[in-house]
Amino acid sequence: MSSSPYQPAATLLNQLWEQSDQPNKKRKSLKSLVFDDKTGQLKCSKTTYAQVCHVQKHLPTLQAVWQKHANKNQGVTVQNEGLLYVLLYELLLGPNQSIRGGGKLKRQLTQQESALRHYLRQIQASSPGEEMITSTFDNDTWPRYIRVNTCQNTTQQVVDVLRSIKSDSKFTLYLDAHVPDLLVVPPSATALILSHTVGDSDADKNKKVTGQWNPQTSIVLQDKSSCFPALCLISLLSADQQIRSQPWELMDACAAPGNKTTHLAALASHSMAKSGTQQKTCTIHAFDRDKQRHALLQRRCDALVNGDDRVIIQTKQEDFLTVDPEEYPNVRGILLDPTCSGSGMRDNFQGLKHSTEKENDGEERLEKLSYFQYKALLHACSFPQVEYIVYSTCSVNAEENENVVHRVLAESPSSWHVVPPPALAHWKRRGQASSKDTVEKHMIRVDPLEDETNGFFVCCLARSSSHLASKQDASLPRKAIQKQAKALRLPVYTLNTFATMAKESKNQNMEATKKSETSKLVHEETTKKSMLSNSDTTVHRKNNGKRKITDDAPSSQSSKKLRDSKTAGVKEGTKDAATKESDADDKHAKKRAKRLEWKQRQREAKLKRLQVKSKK
Ligand SMILES: C[S@@+](CC[C@H](N)C(=O)[O-])C[C@H]1O[C@@H](n2cnc3c(N)ncnc32)[C@H](O)[C@@H]1O
Repeated sequence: MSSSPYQPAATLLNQLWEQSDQPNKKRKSLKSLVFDDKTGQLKCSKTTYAQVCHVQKHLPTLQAVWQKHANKNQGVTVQNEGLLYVLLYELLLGPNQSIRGGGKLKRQLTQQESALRHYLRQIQASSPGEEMITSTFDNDTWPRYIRVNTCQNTTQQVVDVLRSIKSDSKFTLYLDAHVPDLLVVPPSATALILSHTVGDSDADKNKKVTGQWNPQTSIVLQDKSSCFPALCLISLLSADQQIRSQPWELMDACAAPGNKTTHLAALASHSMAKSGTQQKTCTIHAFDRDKQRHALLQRRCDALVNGDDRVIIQTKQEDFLTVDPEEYPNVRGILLDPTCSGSGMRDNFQGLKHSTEKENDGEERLEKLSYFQYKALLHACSFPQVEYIVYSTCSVNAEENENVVHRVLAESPSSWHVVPPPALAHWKRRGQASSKDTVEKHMIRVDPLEDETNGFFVCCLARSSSHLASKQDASLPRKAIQKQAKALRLPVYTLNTFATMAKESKNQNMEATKKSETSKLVHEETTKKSMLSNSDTTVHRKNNGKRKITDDAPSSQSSKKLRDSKTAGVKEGTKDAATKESDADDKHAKKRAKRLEWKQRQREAKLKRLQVKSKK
């Protein structure tokens, strides 16, 4: 067993990767490997977790570097792949660009450091203007979204904590342009935030940070589009004058693991608080038919919402299709986020785009899924007092989205309508339709390639559309976000900010590398030039003031020897430089060698001419 300080991270990575060799086993995510299921606490050290996250993030680049190295060094094998990539990361990309501790692998890598760095530069230069190769498409520059759990703390308190982490590690913090209380950070910041405890950062030590910060309950790492359904449902209920003033009873039909249930709770609680009525509460019935997922839902609701007495969540392990609507006569709003193909999720989306096999395989599954979705939506429409239903999927297939809604509208006994969600009046991308003036203009679509969040679909249905203005004012939700941003002193995130920042910093790095390489070259040449001219010829100024040039190696034989050795020296020197750069075919080094040889010949020719002249 290796005693490397990087071994815990290596073991975790090996565990994670070994799962791909066991396709029949249920795969565990990194989070489920490092966080305790029950307590939600980190099972390894923060440093180990951060190391694993960094390696995962840069894995494709590190793999490309190692591949190049392996191609040059046939037969090089490494047993402990996890350790290899942790050490490679630390050496080439880590904050100190060095490996701590000892060990055989460390020695091997540090001996090859210049060659490995050369491969890294080649890989980075092969995609100018683009981020380094990343594990998913543009994954490296996609923003990460942090939803403040307003049941436990205010957004200001969380922003204060994140600011204190930020002042140590210099990442930028934004407010999302569409979802209130949703913060946006660069991808590199999430591991840092999740592992932060108050008192960790220098800023914490100097300034008292308010609030009960606990990364497991103060925030939820929830993708932006997945925040849309709860936001839409609450905005519809709040905009309805009849419902607004009453206690709310809501339902989350397919709730586990509970991201949308807990978001619904946070928004409902906020709305209750705003209404000013002390007695007003919100009850949420949350169902999931899967036993394990239901247990997780229960745990998360306990951890995230308990303590907020404006909301009560009642979870049940039950099949929503068998829930009797008559048993829930007071439910006014339903959030339905059923199982779907997940084709909008960034990884799946990329996979589907490149695999016709998967598409064919998926046809039958898609049919089954859309039938279940249709059944579930139709069932939701049958609850007697329900006024609003928000239907959502993280799929980009019309079969699971617009088509399901149309099928239900055609068969639903009451007069259900598609209505626009007030909270997303400023969201541009709408449902897919053949003509502009159809109900699809009220449906929300999210494009995973364009919107920097997972592909998604949301459709809001209302039993009666009479009290809803068909044309909504997009400036209202926009103004609300601007107001919150101003109060928190945060900029509002605009699309592609991180991608642009990454491009700029990469271009700057490339520029700096180019400059330093050019100055290194100039320095090498100047040194060689002066060495050569010092040993070849000496220029004397005699007392009589006449300029006389003498050869310090007069015999033609020894002169030839010297010349040979000098040429060899030049070649040797050039070869040294090339080895320094790498063992690879370094074009620049070859050019430089040729140039130096040519200069050497010119110098010798000149010397001969001068000797002849001086003899005369
Ligand atoms: C897309 S996930 C829901 C994600 C959840 N809304 C969230 O934001 O965390 C779909 C869930 O529906 C559950 N489910 C599937 N069929 C169901 C049914 N007939 N009744 C209740 N739950 C069901 C699955 O177990 C799964 O947990």
